[in-house]
Amino acid sequence: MLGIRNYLNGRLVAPLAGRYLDNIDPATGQVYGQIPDSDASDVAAALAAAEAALPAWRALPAEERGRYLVKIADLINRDLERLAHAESQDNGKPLSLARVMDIPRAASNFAFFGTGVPHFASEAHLQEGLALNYTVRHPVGVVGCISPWNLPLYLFTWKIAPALAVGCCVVAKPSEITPATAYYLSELCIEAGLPAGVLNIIHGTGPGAGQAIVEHPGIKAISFTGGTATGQHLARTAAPMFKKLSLELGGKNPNLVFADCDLAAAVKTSIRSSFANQGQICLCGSRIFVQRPIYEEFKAEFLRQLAEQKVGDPLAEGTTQGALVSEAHLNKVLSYIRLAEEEGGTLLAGGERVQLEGRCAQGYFLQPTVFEGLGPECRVNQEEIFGPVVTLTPFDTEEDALAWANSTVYGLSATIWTRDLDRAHRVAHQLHAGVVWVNTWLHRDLRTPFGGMKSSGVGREGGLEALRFFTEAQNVCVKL
Ligand SMILES: NC(=O)C1=CN([C@@H]2O[C@H](COP(=O)(O)OP(=O)(O)OC[C@H]3O[C@@H](n4cnc5c(N)ncnc54)[C@H](O)[C@@H]3O)[C@@H](O)[C@H]2O)C=CC1
Ligand SMILES: O=C(O)/C=C/C=C(\O)C(=O)O
Repeated sequence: MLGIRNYLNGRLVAPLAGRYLDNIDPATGQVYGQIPDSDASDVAAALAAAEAALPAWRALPAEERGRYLVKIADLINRDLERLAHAESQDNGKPLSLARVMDIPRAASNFAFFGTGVPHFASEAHLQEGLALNYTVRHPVGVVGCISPWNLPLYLFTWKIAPALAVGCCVVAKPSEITPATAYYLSELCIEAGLPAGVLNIIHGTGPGAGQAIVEHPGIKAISFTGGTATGQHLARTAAPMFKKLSLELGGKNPNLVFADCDLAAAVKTSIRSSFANQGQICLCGSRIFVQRPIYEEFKAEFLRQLAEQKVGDPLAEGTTQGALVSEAHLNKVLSYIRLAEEEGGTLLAGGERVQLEGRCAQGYFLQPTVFEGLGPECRVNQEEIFGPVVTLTPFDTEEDALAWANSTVYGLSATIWTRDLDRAHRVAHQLHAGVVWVNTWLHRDLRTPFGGMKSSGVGREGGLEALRFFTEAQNVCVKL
């Protein structure tokens, strides 16, 4: 049994109240570990440790803080295989995906901000003969980082790394559904010699440990990724305390396929953007709009390639679709499949839970699912399902495609498939989406601003945006 402990003031410790939660392997449905069910007392202890560590950490030269981060990145890379295995077991994702995506990206997050922070320069504004203004960016203090279960170490480190880089100390909480790699990260931070209290990782539920982080007046900023409803709740709690908030929330992303596109590339990537990580990435393109002249051809090839997807044991070679993260989530996704049928959709593929044999007989597996015949306004095309379920819809004009693409409350990402560069720019600029990909998907450059419009979030992460978020800008005006 994996016995997870909190990382508090540089040590691995039991939760103060001694309460634990079960950790379940979604591929087997079996409990395989225990995680601390921490509460406000653990958060208060973490806050005290972080506040004590803050003066020395923020006083270090950026290069020195960066060296700690690069060391942690090296250790993640060293342990790639162990971490990938842990991520796959905790989340249900294919081991092959965790190996090439989750864990390498977690290492890149630390390396990127560790090597980047020395280049984070202040601005100066000279008013000739009158005054020199310069900007100092102070770390905001102790911050909270709260992350979800879909890309556990990838998103946890995406928040922690920039916060540490600029000199903040951190109280962080990974999802209680996928805590394992965050626990291994605490071991690596100890091995890297990260000073005690600089990073504290408190495990527990959202309403328990998570809420305590958000409510604590000592936490000056919160970076959160998760569901939109949770984000709204966080904002309501934190706003009266004027905390800085960065919220990366849900998506219902359109995938616009124009008739002049490279069809082979569009289909191949659309399979990935629909079903990667069992569709449990906020950037997945769950609404596929295809221009009518190529609709039937796209559909036939999409369904042919879909049939090659292999739902199976996440640890097995050749598996492309692992388990959904939990039984509750599987049931939520299944309820949307039933809803799609009630709303009059035609099931083109999938739609059923998959019963595997052997060690995965009790796992939470689902066939990748495709519907057509659902209007853009129906609930299945409006609400975030966050699973391997997509709809196909034909369109005639660019105007229709844009109107339907923009018709949800979300505005996270969008993908455009076209060979017409004018159209690509024109459509991209009219999409209500924080990230637009043209002829590609999930192509990431960590320097770019990342985040959503409308109900998909507040603020941007990535590059300088993240470094700015975790700092307080101060203007100093010197009379000349
Ligand atoms: N946009 C995204 O990346 C994600 C979206 N979701 C969506 O949200 C739905 C619900 O999934 P959940 O696992 O329940 O996500 P969630 O939004 O509840 O969980 C995300 C994180 O927030 C924490 N949390 C929950 N309540 C909190 C509170 N009151 N205060 C502080 N922290 C809190 C959780 O413990 C977890 O660490 C999913 O079905 C999916 O549609 C879920 C995960 C990621
Ligand atoms: O930063 C990225 O590359 C991906 C981010 C993905 C999410 O925020 C998500 O799926 O929740």
